[in-house]
Amino acid sequence: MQPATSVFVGFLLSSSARPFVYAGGELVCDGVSLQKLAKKFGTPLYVYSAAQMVERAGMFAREFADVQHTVCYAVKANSALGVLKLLAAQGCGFDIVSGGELERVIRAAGDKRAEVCGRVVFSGVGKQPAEIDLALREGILLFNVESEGELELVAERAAKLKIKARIALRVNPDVFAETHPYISTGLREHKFGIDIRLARKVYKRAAQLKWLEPAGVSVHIGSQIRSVEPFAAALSRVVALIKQLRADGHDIRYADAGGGLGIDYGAGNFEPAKQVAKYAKALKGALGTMDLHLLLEPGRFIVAQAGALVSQVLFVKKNGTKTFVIADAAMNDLIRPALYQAHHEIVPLKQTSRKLRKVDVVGPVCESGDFFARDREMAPLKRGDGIALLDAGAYGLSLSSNYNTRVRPAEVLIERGKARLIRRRETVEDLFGPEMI
Ligand SMILES: Cc1ncc(COP(=O)(O)O)c(C=O)c1O
Ligand SMILES: N[C@@H](CCCC[NH3+])C(=O)O
Repeated sequence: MQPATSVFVGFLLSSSARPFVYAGGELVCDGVSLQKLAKKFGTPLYVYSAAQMVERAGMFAREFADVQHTVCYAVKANSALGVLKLLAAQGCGFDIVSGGELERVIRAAGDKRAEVCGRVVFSGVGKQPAEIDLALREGILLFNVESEGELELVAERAAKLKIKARIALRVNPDVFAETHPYISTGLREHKFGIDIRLARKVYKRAAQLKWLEPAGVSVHIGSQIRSVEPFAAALSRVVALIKQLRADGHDIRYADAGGGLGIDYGAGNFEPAKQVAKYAKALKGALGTMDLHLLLEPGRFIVAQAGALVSQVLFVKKNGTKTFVIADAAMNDLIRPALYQAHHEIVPLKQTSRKLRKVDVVGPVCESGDFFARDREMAPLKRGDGIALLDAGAYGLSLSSNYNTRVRPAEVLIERGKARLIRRRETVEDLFGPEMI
């Protein structure tokens, strides 16, 4: 068996996809020791590389530079204000799915509120009047309308406020894309979007509603999709529909291709820049010569690999033939393994050359589903050792909970070699805030 050192170093350094590498035997993020951060801020702790997020957003900007486009980062992937602020400064717009997410964008935008909100698209199947009103008042770019009922509601709110609503219908293209069934959205059996075969009829209705301005068509087929062909297939259907809609007299200027581009959570040699180049080529092929403003809604691809969840080993115990490493992080902090059986690489904060052993890495929550890894070969760990769960920058804290009345971790952003606390650890007092006896 290869010594652990070369396994870990080999894997971390062979992949240019992660900002976490060993230097002088310690795991660092952009030059900052994770062990030191763990000491200073406590664990569990989310650590993000600002440089990598900026680099990833830049890949989209570069590859789509020859077409009119806006990158509307999907806020749900990582909604930390510090992250939104960083991406707003890169010129990103935002894809939101709730009034709460819009409030976050507003806070992050500061004095650029009008400009940034003008780059917001609002997706989601269950928009409510107050959320629609807020979005209308902030002058967002597009409502991605997901049902006929919602179309009528947006028209009603727009008429009431006397603010015109630019809309796109989110169509369901009935395109299959290989991913976990919970995060696949582009088939007719899913709750998302309006059947593409009914779209012309719904646009006709939209055009009759005085306070609506049908301006785009949107699509989103799912998340963590590794091959680019399904994105091209879906966008081709959207483009074909736009041709028909234009012939019907609608002034459609925006094609929203959604998000969903996947990353490699494994130890493979993943080249993100090449992947975005492939994706751009496929989407531009589908657009053809159409004069359209392309909207993109990447979430995970921009933030996932920039983040790690740092944790500390509380105990190592044996039950029968199994060895359990009990970490201080749990499924409430990072639910992806429990919810989607998702794989996250786990590495020690201190490099070691000790022999690998098979263990389960679990958290303290009272559910057998509270695991991060099962039967994983890892260098031996003991109480007090630090570990990092990699690729945790997307759908980590944003999908966390207070289950078992556990407080959520702090978040730290590394910028130009300096660590900045962008969210403090919750206290139990924070959790009692809304509760009444
Ligand atoms: C409408 C919409 N846009 C964008 C995204 C972002 O997806 P991802 O993080 O996979 O890029 C999602 C989530 O799947 C979504 O539902
Ligand atoms: N939460 C999912 C992605 C969901 C995308 C939501 N539109 C994940 O962690 O992979």
